[in-house]
Amino acid sequence: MATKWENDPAVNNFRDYLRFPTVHPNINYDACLEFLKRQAASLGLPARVYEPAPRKPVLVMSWAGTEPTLPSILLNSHMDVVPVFEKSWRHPPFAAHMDPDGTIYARGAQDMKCVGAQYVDALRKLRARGVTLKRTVHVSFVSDEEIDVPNGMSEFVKTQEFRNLNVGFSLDEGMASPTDEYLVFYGERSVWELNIVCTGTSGHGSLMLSNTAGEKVRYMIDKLMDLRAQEKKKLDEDPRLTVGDVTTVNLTKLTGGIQTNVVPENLTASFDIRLALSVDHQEFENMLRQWTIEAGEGVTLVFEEKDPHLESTKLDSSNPYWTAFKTATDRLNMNLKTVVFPAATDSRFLRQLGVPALGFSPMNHTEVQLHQHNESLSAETFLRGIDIYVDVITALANVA
Ligand SMILES: N[C@@H](Cc1ccccc1)C(=O)O
Ligand SMILES: CCCCCC(=O)O
Ligand SMILES: [Zn+2]
Ligand SMILES: [Zn+2]
Repeated sequence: MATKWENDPAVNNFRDYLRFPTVHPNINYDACLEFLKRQAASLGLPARVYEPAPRKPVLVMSWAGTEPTLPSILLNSHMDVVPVFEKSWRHPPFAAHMDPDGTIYARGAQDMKCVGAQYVDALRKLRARGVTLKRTVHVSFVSDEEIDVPNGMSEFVKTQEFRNLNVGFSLDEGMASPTDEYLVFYGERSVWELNIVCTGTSGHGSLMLSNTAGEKVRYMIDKLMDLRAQEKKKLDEDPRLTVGDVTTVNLTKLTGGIQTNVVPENLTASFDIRLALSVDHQEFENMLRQWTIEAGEGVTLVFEEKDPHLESTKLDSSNPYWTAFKTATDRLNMNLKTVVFPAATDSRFLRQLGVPALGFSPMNHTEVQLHQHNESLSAETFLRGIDIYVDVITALANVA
């Protein structure tokens, strides 16, 4: 039975976008990029595809402003989505099935193909009205956000092509909210993806050898997990705190060893550490290094990612983009909740350059389902989000 959204062009664009299986691992973005080029063409906008690193494409659609020398507005989203456990889905995760009540089921429905599609159809509405905007608006679609750096954005921000965009402010993903409030992320914790490599004496598993990798990795794991317990205690004991306010440590990989009766020459424990904004990075690193000395010789820290301390985006009158954003959402009677985001998004690469960035996905009264089975979004919420972006983008692009 057709729903009232069955023939809505914006909903159909969204569902078409969801059907491209840009799912890890080993994503081929080609067909998705062709779709986005067609979207740009339908807006009458130029689209350029950059490849800041092999197989890490970035597509940028650009709408020149009337004052093109002003710093531009970047509307970013990632094209990639996390893997699925197909058997646990009530509809195929890349079919973009829509229920009679308008619920659209697909991987990426919330994280974050909705946002990329909403940007496009917000611009479509603005251009159809003959609107002109002061500042140039770039709509970027990046790759591999969901996997460890290097990813599309981390490499793109290093290029001259990115610098040529002259970005003054950026919007990227936020998260759904089950309440009436819309979440707005103004900061993120620093990502430290850490491998602790412990080397030691190798030999027969029946002996009591000294200086083994096992004793050292145990020491390091104990120290990191004791730290985790302290931070968890802080969180559990203070109801005002959210997980984004403390430092989280998770043991995520244990690797090494070749055979159960052979004492290995190395063992590695990998940790996903997210440093709270209040942490002094030098002191934290000194503490880690002190622990490696206490654990014994041959213990090294190998960072897959080690973000610097990130300046949060100012939420006061010193930031005219925030004033514009808040004025637009106030006018729409939107109830905002500003938070430090517990996870990481590509906004971190803009903030590292000193570019103010907000994480915002216009989904309230929506259960948080990112990375979960049966990820979904209602057509009504999707369409409402387009109208929110129409006002927000206008306000941002007309900041004097
Ligand atoms: N969104 C991802 C980004 C990321 C991927 C891989 C490593 C670190 C960060 C996260 O917060 O986890
Ligand atoms: C909504 C943001 C989630 C964290 C970044 C990601 O998983 O893409
Ligand atoms: Zn994600
Ligand atoms: Zn995401």
